[in-house]
Amino acid sequence: MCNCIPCCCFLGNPKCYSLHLGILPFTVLLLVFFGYGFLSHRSQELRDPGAVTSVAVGELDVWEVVALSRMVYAQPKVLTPRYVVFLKLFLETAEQHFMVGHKVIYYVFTDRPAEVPQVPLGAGRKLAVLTVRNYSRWQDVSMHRMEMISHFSERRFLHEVDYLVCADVDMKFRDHVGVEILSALFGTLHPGFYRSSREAFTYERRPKSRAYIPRDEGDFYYAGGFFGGSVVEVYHLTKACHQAMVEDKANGIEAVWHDESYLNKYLLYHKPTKVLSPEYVWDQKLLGWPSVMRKLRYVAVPKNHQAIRNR
Ligand SMILES: CC(=O)N[C@H]1[C@@H](OP(=O)(O)OP(=O)(O)OC[C@H]2O[C@@H](n3ccc(=O)[nH]c3=O)[C@H](O)[C@@H]2O)O[C@H](CO)[C@H](O)[C@@H]1O
Ligand SMILES: [Mn+2]
Repeated sequence: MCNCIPCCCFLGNPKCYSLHLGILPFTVLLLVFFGYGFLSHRSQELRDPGAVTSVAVGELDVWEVVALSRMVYAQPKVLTPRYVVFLKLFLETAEQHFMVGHKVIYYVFTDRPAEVPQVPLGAGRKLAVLTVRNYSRWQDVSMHRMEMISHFSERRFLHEVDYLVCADVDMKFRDHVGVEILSALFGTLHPGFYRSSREAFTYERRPKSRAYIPRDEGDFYYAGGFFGGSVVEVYHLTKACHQAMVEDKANGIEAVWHDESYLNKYLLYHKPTKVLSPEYVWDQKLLGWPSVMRKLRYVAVPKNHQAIRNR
């Protein structure tokens, strides 16, 4: 599998107004819903690897759905989703809504640099393509974003920008996302769980995993697809998450929601200084537009799995 493009937005602080956005190899998954309705859908969209396009999920409880999801994952991956197709819209809409008026660098992580589209950028904004290796499993692509971000933070981002905003690439901006999100360390409420009790959060529940969170702990369920903060804070976060993944792998376990599970574990014990509402990670196709949401700012782009895979 190749052709990944998770995005990270790396943003400069209000002082120097430089902002950056990067994209990792492969994207992160992002789906959001309520109760098991959300999970059911999530299991369908799940990891579009391969030939599976939909799975009928009836009246199952959360854990049954998770189990089903794993069965879906286990099916042969015949085709390869090519997340680079999401990049153009991501960049175009970021130019319209993301940190407008500020300096921004879009860091795009990809194994296919030649396919990065030419998108006109405003004054003070630029794109940097960072070529990275690919992984055959989509889960590895998503998870290794943590490693890539920590790696480049240490060698490059720390010297170039003040803030990093890390984002999935299969999304678009549809309303204002500006400096109001900036803080030393911020996370975003996952749209599928912002009204759920902590017991219902899909944290990793197996004690053997480094992402384990007991049922009587937890503040929020954070989305894997939009987090950030100062470069040094994001460096610590991504490095810790990557190390936890490496340890889990050595112990033969992988957290249930991959990088998102490790992110949630980290943010439980390293409290974010700002928590964004689900306006900053939404999926209108799945969740509609509840009146409590004033604006939908950063939203999922419906995936045509078949088209992506056959490209
Ligand atoms: C919005 C949101 O909270 N999304 C999270 C959710 O994923 P999603 O279901 O949104 O997963 P996804 O398919 O978007 O994959 C995650 C990201 O990895 C990259 N990618 C992935 C596969 C691939 O073949 N090529 C590629 O480039 C790409 O940037 C993509 O956006 O759960 C994932 C872990 O399970 C990650 O935590 C995602 O951040
Ligand atoms: Mn996604």
